[in-house]
Amino acid sequence: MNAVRLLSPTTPVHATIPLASSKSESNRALILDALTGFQCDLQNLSTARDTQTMIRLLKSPESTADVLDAGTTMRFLTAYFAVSGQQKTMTGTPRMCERPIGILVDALRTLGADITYLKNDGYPPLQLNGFEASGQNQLSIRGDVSSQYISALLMIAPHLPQGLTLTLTGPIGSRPYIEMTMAQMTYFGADVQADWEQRTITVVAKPYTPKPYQIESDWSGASYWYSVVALSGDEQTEIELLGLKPQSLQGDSAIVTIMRSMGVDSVFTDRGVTLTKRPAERSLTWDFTDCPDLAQTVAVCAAVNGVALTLTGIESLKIKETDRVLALQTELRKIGAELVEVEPNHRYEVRPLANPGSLPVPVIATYDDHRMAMAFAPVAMQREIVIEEPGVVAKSYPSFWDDMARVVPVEPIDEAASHRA
Ligand SMILES: O=C(O)C1=C[C@@H](OP(=O)(O)O)[C@@H](O)[C@H](O)C1
Ligand SMILES: C=C(OP(=O)(O)O)C(=O)O
Repeated sequence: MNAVRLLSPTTPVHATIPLASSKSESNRALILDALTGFQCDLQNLSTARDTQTMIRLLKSPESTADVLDAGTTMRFLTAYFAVSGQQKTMTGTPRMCERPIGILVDALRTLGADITYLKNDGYPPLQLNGFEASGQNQLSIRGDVSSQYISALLMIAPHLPQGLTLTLTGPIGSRPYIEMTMAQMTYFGADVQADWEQRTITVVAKPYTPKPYQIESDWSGASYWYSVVALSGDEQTEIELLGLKPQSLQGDSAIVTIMRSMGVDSVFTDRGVTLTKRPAERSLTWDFTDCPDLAQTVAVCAAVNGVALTLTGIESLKIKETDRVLALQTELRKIGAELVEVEPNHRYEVRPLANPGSLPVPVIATYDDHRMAMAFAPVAMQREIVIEEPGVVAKSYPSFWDDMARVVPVEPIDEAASHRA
C-alpha cells in the first residue's frame, strides 16, 4: 500500500481517540533512565518509531547506532554515548545526514568528547571515540537552530564532574522543549535552574534518583484532531482525546488556544479533553517559535476554513524531516491555497489561490514527513483527499490511520497493484 483515500464522513462525528503518548517526553525519560543505570519504571512509553528506536539503541551492543529519521534520538544519544565514553558510529537516513549537528558536537568536544565527522563537517554520520572530561563547565550555545542540542547537553550535565552552565545566544526557539527537559530532570532529582533574563541555565553535578514516571499523551498528535473538529461541517461533532492534561510539559498544548480562535472548544475531564465546535474567527496571527510542530496543522486548517492566517517563527521548519515550508507551499496549492513569504521578518501568510480553477481530488505528497500526512488528513472532513506514503506516520503516531478510521472512511490504495491490473 502506498496511498490512502479519505472520504468525507458519512455518519455524525462522535469518537474517542486513544492517542499515542508523547515521543518527546518518552525520549527524555529514556535518556534519564539510562543515566540512572536503567532503574526507573517508565509507564506509557510511546509506540512512536522514534521512541522504539531509542529503546533499541540504548541497549544495543552494536558499534553503529542508526537512528533512522529521529532527530531527538540522534541528538540525545550522541550526547549520552559521548559522555558515557562509548565508541559508536552515529548515523541515520539520508535526510538525517542533512540535518545539522555541529553546534552539539562543538559543545561536546569542549566538554571532552573525541568526535570525528565521517562525511561532511557539521552533519552525521559521526564517530564517537571516547570521553575525557576537560574540566570546562561553562558553554555558550546558539538557541536558534535546534533546542534539541540544549536539551541533550542539559540531560548529561549532572554527570559531568563540575556540572554545567549554558549561556544561550541569539533568539531561543522551541523553548518549551527546554523547559520540558528541565522539568523531567528536576523530577528525577536534578538541580537545574534557568535565569531567562540572563539567558543562562545552570546544572549542578549530582546523580539522578530513579523513580517511576508516567508519560502523557502527545499534544502534537492531538493537534490533528483539533483540525478535524475545526473542519467538520456538523455542529454536533464531538471528539474525546484520552490521556491529556490541562497543565502539560508539552508546549504543543498551545493548540488549545490556537484552535479556540479557529472554532474548537476544549473541556478537560479526568479522562482527557473533549473537543466541540464553536464560532471561528476570520483571521489569526500566530508565532510558532515555541511550537514549530503545530505550524503544518494550523496552516492546512486555515487554508481549508478560509481563515486569514499569518505565521511567524517558522524558520526552523526548513531543517526538520523535510523542508516543511517548501513542502507546505507545494501541497497547499493542491487544496486551493498558497503560503506566501511576506517581507520583512520571515512572516508568512496563508491565502486562497487567486485562480484556483476546478481542482481535482488532491493527491498529497508527504516527503518522508509524518506531519505532512497527518496535517492534510483532516481535509477529508470537507472533501475527498488522497495521502501518499501513509506509513510515514509511524515516526510519531503509528495508530493514526486506525484512529482516523473512527471518523472518516479510510481506503488503502495499492498503486502498484492498480498498475499491474
Ligand atoms: O526536543 C524535542 O523533543 C523536540 C524539539 C523540537 O525540535 P527543535 O528544537 O529542533 O525545534 C521539535 O520540533 C521536535 O519535534 C521535538
Ligand atoms: C521535528 C520532529 O522531530 P525530530 O526533530 O525529533 O526528528 C517532529 O516530530 O516533528
